[in-house]
Amino acid sequence: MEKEETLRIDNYCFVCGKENPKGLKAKFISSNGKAKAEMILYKEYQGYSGIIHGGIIAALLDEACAYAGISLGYYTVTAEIKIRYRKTLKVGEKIIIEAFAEQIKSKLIQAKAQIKDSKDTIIAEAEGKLIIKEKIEKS
Ligand SMILES: CCCCCCCCCCCC(=O)SCCNC(=O)CCNC(=O)[C@H](O)C(C)(C)COP(=O)(O)OP(=O)(O)OC[C@H]1O[C@@H](n2cnc3c(N)ncnc32)[C@H](O)[C@@H]1OP(=O)(O)O
Repeated sequence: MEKEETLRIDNYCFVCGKENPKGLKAKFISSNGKAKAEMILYKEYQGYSGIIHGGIIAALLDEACAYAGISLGYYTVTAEIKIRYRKTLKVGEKIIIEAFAEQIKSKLIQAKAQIKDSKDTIIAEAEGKLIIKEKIEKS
C-alpha cells in the first residue's frame, strides 16, 4: 500500500506564509477551535475595479477554517467549502476574519467562517468540511 504523504509547512502558504512574497500574509491567531485575523486587502487583489476578487475571499475563509482546525490539534485538507457572498468587499477596507471548528467524526472537522467589515457587516460566510490528515505533534 502507498504511504500517505505528510503535510509540510514551509511558510510559503499563499494566504499566511511569511516567506511568500506574492502571498496575502494573513496573520491568524487561533485557540480552542477558533481562529481570527484582521487585515486590509489592496488593489492587487481586485476583480472588478475597486472590488476584492471572490476567489481571494474564498481563500481567506478556507484558511480561517484550516486554522480553527489546527487549533484543535490537526492538520487537515479541505474536502468541501460552501461560500455565501453577502456584500461586495471594497479595496482598502479593514476586515475581520473569524472561524470556528469542531471535530464531528474521527476524520472530519466541520468549520464555519465569516468575514466582517469594520462596521460589523457580514461580507461573506463559509461552511467547510475538513478531513484530518495528521495530528500535530506538540514540540
Ligand atoms: C501553523 C501552520 C501554518 C500553515 C497552515 C496552512 C493551512 C493551509 C490550508 C489550506 C487548505 C487547503 O487548501 S487544502 C488543499 C485543497 N484540498 C485538497 O487538496 C483535498 C483534495 N482531496 C482529497 O485529498 C480527498 O478527496 C479527501 C482527503 C478530501 C477525501 O479523500 P477520501 O479518500 O474520499 O477520504 P477517505 O480518507 O476515504 O475518508 C476519510 C473520511 O472523511 C469522509 N469524507 C471525505 N470527504 C468528505 C466530505 N466531502 N464530506 C463528509 N465526509 C467526507 C469519508 O467519508 C471518511 O469518513 P469515515 O468513513 O472515516 O467516517
